[in-house]
Amino acid sequence: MNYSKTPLVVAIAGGSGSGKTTVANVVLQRVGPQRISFLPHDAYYRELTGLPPAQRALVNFDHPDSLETELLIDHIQQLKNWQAVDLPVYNFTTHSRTGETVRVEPKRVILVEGILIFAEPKLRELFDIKIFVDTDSDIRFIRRLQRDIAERGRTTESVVQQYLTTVRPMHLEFVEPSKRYADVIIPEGGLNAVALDMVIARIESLL
Ligand SMILES: Nc1ncnc2c1ncn2[C@@H]1O[C@H](COP(=O)(O)OP(=O)(O)O)[C@@H](O)[C@H]1O
Ligand SMILES: Nc1ccn([C@@H]2O[C@H](COP(=O)(O)O)[C@@H](O)[C@H]2O)c(=O)n1
Repeated sequence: MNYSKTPLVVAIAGGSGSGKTTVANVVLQRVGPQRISFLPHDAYYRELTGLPPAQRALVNFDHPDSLETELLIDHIQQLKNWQAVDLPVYNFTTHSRTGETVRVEPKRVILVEGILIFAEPKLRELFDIKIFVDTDSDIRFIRRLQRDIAERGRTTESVVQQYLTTVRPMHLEFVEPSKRYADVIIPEGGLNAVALDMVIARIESLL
């Protein structure tokens, strides 16, 4: 490892269900997981220890205050200084951290992903390459409905209710306006071979 160079920070933002994780996985596979420290912003959702389980589901998880972004900023700075960090493990079914952590070792590339990562100036200024995955809201909603029922322990009613009360309004207030900060906007996310080739080529040229 060449410790004299500062790691490159690549950030992938976009609405819920836009394909951010899919794009992140393509970058991981093509650049190589051995060269990437991956930090999903989702892992930094705050603990809701004071709230009974039924009320946790009603929290606005799409507002910037719901995430411990200051910890993510600390972790990016530690990785940039070639120090390992302990990533919290989050459980979307119980809306809480499991208490476990996963050790993330410093690598040449730090890959950060999340809906709100371009909405916070202090976070934004740490990024060298900013990618926004842009997908129509009807497609994103259908994907989210399927995923949240299959993987996050939700019902159709709860997904629809959450989408109308918090996901959609916060997307319009915070996520969509943050698109202006992107260096690259990728329509159709993980299946956009041309855009992904260009992003990978740029990362390789900077490494
Ligand atoms: N371009 C695409 N075409 C079809 N399905 C896709 C595409 N990109 C992502 N998906 C699917 O949509 C769902 C949400 O994608 P994901 O990458 O997890 O989105 P995000 O991380 O932005 O919430 C997943 O089931 C994924 O397989
Ligand atoms: N306890 C939680 C925490 C977050 N969410 C939702 O996750 C979405 C972000 O994740 P994506 O993978 O879809 O980008 C966000 O829109 C939150 O509403 C949740 O439902 N429950």
